[in-house]
Parts: sequence; structure tokens; C-alpha cells
Amino acid sequence: MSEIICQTTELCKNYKNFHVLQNVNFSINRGEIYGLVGENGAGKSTLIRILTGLAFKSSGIITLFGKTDYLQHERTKIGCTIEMPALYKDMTAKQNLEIQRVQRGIPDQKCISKTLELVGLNNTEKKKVNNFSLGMKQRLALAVALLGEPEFLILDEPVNGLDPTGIIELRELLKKLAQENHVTILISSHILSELNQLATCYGFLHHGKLLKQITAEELNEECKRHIKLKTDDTKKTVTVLEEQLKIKNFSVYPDNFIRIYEKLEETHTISKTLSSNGIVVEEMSVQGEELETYFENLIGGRRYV
Ligand SMILES: Nc1ncnc2c1ncn2[C@@H]1O[C@H](COP(=O)(O)OP(=O)(O)OP(=O)(O)O)[C@@H](O)[C@H]1O
Repeated sequence: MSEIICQTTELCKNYKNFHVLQNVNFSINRGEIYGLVGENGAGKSTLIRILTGLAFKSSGIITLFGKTDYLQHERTKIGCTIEMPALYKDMTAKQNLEIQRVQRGIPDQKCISKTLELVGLNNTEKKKVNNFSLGMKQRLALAVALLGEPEFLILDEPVNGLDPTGIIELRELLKKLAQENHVTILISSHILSELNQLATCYGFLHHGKLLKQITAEELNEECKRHIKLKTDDTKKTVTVLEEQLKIKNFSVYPDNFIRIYEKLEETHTISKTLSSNGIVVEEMSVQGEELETYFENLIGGRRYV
């Protein structure tokens, strides 16, 4: 069974009468890249701040590496970038990391060049952070988070300010960290498509509530264009689909909905054939959407970017 690295149970956070997080239940397994998606103000940063100990919960349970109380030690295994870390602007990337290394008591000096190389900042040499682009500052922030070789990496909106190449590079780096170094990653974003091809699991946060937790596979399946079909006789429908309509690529869901992934233009023929076999078609529509539309629909059709 996979090991749960981070879990919240009925987690709530209130600021006076304002409920920023409401009964949030979510869990992240080791090696997973968890995409936390939510529009501005959804509560992503608050959730991350609570996990990392920068803010207090109002109620609920936080479990880190299997422990629920006195999480100071567990939090030493976490590396995080929350907003921009305090970087010394008149110093180089290397000098900044050296300060962080000493402050955190990391003995191995070699970790600095290793980390700079990992985030692609090894060629910045004498350049001061003052003269860094936003993307370079983001990478340095990531380097700071990676310095202690954390088991759990938490990144709050790390793609902000990165150009498309920077986003792809970051995506590859995070994949490598998860796959080769078995680092578990929680990454927040208000743009779902930025997490696409990276996250292995998604949590959708809206107005402080976790609306849904879904694996990448399930999400892709839901977004794939398909015919959604419900009839009064699922078993007989399956037989007609296979034997008469020669449809192979379909799935039957527990609520008796059938999803057909082929012959999307032939809904008329499908419904006629089913009717001629005495099957009543209760619902039939072509579905499937862009990731952004998926999230929009999930939160009630409102544009959020
Ligand atoms: N210290 C605070 N006091 C009162 N309200 C706060 C405080 N911190 C956050 N909030 C409110 O909590 C809500 C969630 O904020 P949070 O920063 O967690 O959202 P977010 O999803 O990270 O948004 P963004 O993508 O804009 O960073 C917002 O309405 C915010 O104004």
C-alpha cells in the first residue's frame, strides 16, 4: 500500500467570521505530484501555510509522515516556496544559498553547486539577484527549497513569472525529482492547464472547500470527448453496442452511465439501433472538455482567471 505523506481531516481555518478553509479532507501519497487548483482567494496559500507551520489551523487534523502531533520534526523534511523567499538582492545565487545552508546547519558545501545545477542557475556566476529575471528568482526560490534534500516539496504558484520554456523546464525538473528522487510534491496553481502533464493527482479548492480530488488518469478520462449514454437496460445496451454497432471503446460506470469513446458523430445511428432493440435511451449527449472548462463547470460555470 502506498504511504501517505500528508493528510488533512476536516481542516478548518477561520479569520473571525470568515471561513477560509472549510472541512478540507485530502491526502497525498509518497512520490505523487499533487496539483492543488483554485482561483485567486480559494484558500491555497492558507492551506499551504498551515501545512508548513506558518499559520495555525482553527480545527481539524493534519498528518505529516504518519504523525499528527508535534510536527516540528516532520516539517524539517519539507522544502517549500511560499511567495518569494527573502533573497539578498545584492548577492549572487551561490552566496544566497550559502547563507541558507549555514542558517539551516547543512554541513555539505557541495550541495550548493549540485542544487544550482539542478535548477539551471549554475552559469549565473557573479550576477546579483537584483539583476535576475522573475523566472530566475523563481528558480532560486526553488533551489532554496531543495537545499536540504526534502522528502516533501511544497510549491505555491511556482510557475508565476515563468515563460513557456521555463514552465516546461520546471515541469521536467519536478517530474525528475518525483520519479528519480521519490520526492513528494504539492504544487498550487490557479491555472489548471499549467499542471497538466505534471500532476498525478488533483485537488480542486473553491471558496475554501475541496470540491473534488481526482487522479490525472481520471481527469483525462473525464475530459476526453465521449458520448455519455444512459438507458433503461445497461446490460442489453452493452450487448447491442458490441454485437450490432461493433463499438469496442467504451466504459460502464457504477451509476450505469456508459461512456463511448468512438463514433462520436454517430449518435443518431446509436440511438436508433438501441430503440429498435426495445431499449429506452434516457440520456445521450456528447461530452468532453478542455481542462479549464472542466474546472469552470466544477465550480459552477464561472470564469475564474
Ligand atoms: N491573515 C488574514 N486575515 C484575513 N483574511 C485572510 C488572511 N489571509 C488570507 N485571508 C483571506 O483568505 C482567503 C484565501 O486566501 P489565500 O491567500 O489562501 O488564497 P489563494 O487561493 O492562495 O489565492 P491566490 O491565488 O490569490 O494567492 C482570501 O479571501 C484572503 O483574503
